[in-house]
Amino acid sequence: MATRIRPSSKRCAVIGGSGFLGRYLVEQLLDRGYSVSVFDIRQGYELPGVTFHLGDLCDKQALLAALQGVSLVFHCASPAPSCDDRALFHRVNVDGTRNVLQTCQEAGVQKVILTSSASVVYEGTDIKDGKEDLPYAKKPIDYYTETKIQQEKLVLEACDTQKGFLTVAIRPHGIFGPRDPQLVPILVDTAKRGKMKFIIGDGTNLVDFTFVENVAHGHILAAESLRPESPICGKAYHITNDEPVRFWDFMSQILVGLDYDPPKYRLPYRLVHVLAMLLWLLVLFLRPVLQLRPTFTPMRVALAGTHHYYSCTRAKEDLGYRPLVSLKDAITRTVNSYSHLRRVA
Ligand SMILES: NC(=O)C1=CN([C@@H]2O[C@H](COP(=O)(O)OP(=O)(O)OC[C@H]3O[C@@H](n4cnc5c(N)ncnc54)[C@H](OP(=O)(O)O)[C@@H]3O)[C@@H](O)[C@H]2O)C=CC1
Ligand SMILES: CC(C)CCC[C@@H](C)[C@H]1CC[C@H]2C3=C(CC[C@]12C)[C@@]1(C)CCC(=O)C[C@@H]1CC3
Repeated sequence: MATRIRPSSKRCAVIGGSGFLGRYLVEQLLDRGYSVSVFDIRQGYELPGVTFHLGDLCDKQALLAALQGVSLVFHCASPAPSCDDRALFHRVNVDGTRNVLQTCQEAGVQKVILTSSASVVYEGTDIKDGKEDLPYAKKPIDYYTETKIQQEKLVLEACDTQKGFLTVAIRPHGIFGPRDPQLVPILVDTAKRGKMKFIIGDGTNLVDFTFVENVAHGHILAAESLRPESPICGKAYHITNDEPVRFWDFMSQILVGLDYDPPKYRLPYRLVHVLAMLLWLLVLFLRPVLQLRPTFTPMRVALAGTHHYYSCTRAKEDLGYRPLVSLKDAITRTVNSYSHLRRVA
């Protein structure tokens, strides 16, 4: 019979710890004196004090081995939102998360912190100062969001204070910062191809973009506040920069910071959305013979042309959360870190 190592409160595991957010989480946890195991399908970096366990989170035996002696688990693994593979999203985000929960219980883990997403309530229409009690989206904008909803429900429903198995979900929005493989690289690539000339809509829609260090900080506060008697058990928390910004101002600041021209011509939101839908139908129709990846997907157009910002009052009150880095400083640090993507004259 296998012996179980007794969990220690300062020993934690980060599932998805090789990724963008995961690595910041690992770095902050080390700074706070935790010993950290990373479980991921790839090893993204090397860091003294971090043990890597490579495997798929759907694989129970691989995960069980990585969770020995661990009392606290952060689950921030997911296929990339842009991958558009329904079966993969379902396998990893839904079935895989069910496996994570069962394996954590078997391994004696006491706390699970899920990285969910504020998008679980977003249906492609305006959300202004959205609170956590908004209903889940009935028509999620993509497979990614559909499975993030199911994932969050599984994790929050698994919370059982009687059994000492405690869960909480963090819902960040629009994470950005140095080393992000998504937002800035996609933006710069779009600009290089001459496609960042247009503002979709009237340019006044407000959106949350959240600096990655603030998101990691929110996760750690949640982990440290999670106790059987605490009000946070089984709840979801928005973590944002608490400074909603005009979507197109944010994009322009990044572009100008990297010496690209900001978008200046306006296009009506409805028109662009309909065109993006038609293009998407064409992509689906041609998929058996041709793999096309349009830049302006209906999902991106909706995110670029509607308000979507969220209240983080609950996190402030229950977790004592305050953003560590202001939006202004976050943008400066991000732009400076992408000097390799700067426009060459
Ligand atoms: N980025 C954003 O703006 C937002 C992100 N989120 C959530 O934050 C979390 C982290 O996102 P982010 O850091 O941007 O994503 P990343 O893709 O950078 O990190 C996710 C990590 O998980 C790994 N992974 C994927 N599938 C598996 C699997 N089956 N088993 C083990 N590891 C796996 C990935 O490997 P590989 O790279 O090889 O796929 C990657 O290393 C996600 O849950 C995402 O849904 C929420 C709101 C906004
Ligand atoms: C081509 C341009 C119109 C837009 C380029 C920037 C976009 C790549 C990003 C703007 C908002 C971002 C965002 C996400 C991914 C990157 C953007 C679409 C998420 C979908 C990532 C996963 C989430 O959970 C929600 C995010 C919302 C905002």
